[in-house]
Parts: sequence; C-alpha cells; structure tokens
Amino acid sequence: MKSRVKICGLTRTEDIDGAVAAGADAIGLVFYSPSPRAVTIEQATVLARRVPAFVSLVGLFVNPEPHEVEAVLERVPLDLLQFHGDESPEYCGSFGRRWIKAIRVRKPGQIEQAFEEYREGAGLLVDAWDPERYGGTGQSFNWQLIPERRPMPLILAGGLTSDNVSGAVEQVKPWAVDVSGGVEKGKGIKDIAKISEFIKEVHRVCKTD
Ligand SMILES: O=C(O)c1ccccc1N[C@@H]1O[C@H](COP(=O)(O)O)[C@@H](O)[C@H]1O
Repeated sequence: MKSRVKICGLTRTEDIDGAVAAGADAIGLVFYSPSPRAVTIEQATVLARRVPAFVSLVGLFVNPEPHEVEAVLERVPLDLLQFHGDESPEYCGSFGRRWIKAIRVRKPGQIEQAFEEYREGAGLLVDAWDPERYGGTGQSFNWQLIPERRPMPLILAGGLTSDNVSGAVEQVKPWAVDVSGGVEKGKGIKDIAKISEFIKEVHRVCKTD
C-alpha cells in the first residue's frame, strides 16, 4: 500500500517549494499562536500560492474559536482542516469543510473509540501524548496500540524521522504519515535534504510492499 506524506509546520516559501519538489502530498500550516511554527493569515496567503494543484493544503488548529477558523477560511484556500486539540466531532464538522481529528495516544482502546466518535471525518491522525503540549513534540508512541481494523484512513504522526519512518510504515501501514520536527533544522525552518530523505524512505518501503 502507498502511504502519503504530509509535511507540516512550514513558514517559508522556499520550504514549500522544496517539499513539493521532493514529492510531498500535503503541506500543513499551523494556525496556533503558541507554536513556534505558527503563521499569520497574511503569511499563509503568500505561502498558499506556492502550493500547486493536486497537493493538499491543510490548516492545523488547536481549540480555536469559530471566528478564528472562519477568518482563515475567508483568505486561505485550505483543502482540509486538522484539529489537534479537544474539539468535538460536531465542532470539527461545523465549517462545511473536510476535516481530520488528531488524538494523542496513551492508552489501549483510545484509537478504537476515536474511530467511532470522529467517524464523519476524512481521517484520524494519531500522535504522541504529552502532558503539556498538543503536538509537534518530536515524541513517538507505542505503535502497537494502533488496531489493524480501521474504518477510516489513519494518519501516523509523532517523532517521525527519515531513520524511523520506513519501520513505521512497514509496521503500521498507515494511509499517510505526518512529520514536522523530524525534517527541521530549526523550529519552523525546514531542511530540504531531510524532507527529501524522509519522502524517499516512505516511497522505498511502499514499493517493496
Ligand atoms: O507543530 C506544532 O508546533 C504543533 C503544535 C500543536 C499541535 C500540533 C503540532 N504539530 C503536529 O504534531 C504532529 C507531530 O509532530 P512532530 O513530527 O512530532 O514534530 C504533526 O501532526 C504536526 O503537524
């Protein structure tokens, strides 16, 4: 099975160009001001112009007020909303856009429950649990907690790098992988060589499936 690749937390046009050239399937922009990878709506409108047809543009939010999401949607052509906080399924679906929900995994049964709760979404993203942060922690989690039965696309995130992504894809067989810190040289500053290596590894292991 082919796993798609989303590169998240980009803040510079040259990083978007590099990620697209390396074969990224999706580009993520962070609209969560405490994040060192956060972009303003003005920055996002510029960045969005670098994303070509057939590469998805994803907006990441953490417990936003509705007017914050609406303000982004008015100016930035997002294909998908990614909710990374404690948003309910009703809230996620209230913007008339396709959405995915991220959950932070720490105990058995949690993913199965989220599949049921967020079944109207376009996918479920599973990330590492952290007591203080909502994501982008660079931490991994126990992939054995991920069930084989998946009623919707599963996106694997959390501490992925070019060193561990092939093992992750082989073991988990996710619909897609999502990476931020593992392809950076500084917070919000991507390393194009790391992005290329990461995507190459995913494609390599998918070919041998
Ligand atoms: O990137 C952030 O700063 C961030 C902040 C708040 C919630 C999520 C965030 N990023 C997402 O977290 C996962 C894992 O990131 P990493 O690869 O471990 O650095 C990924 O989906 C990021 O998009």
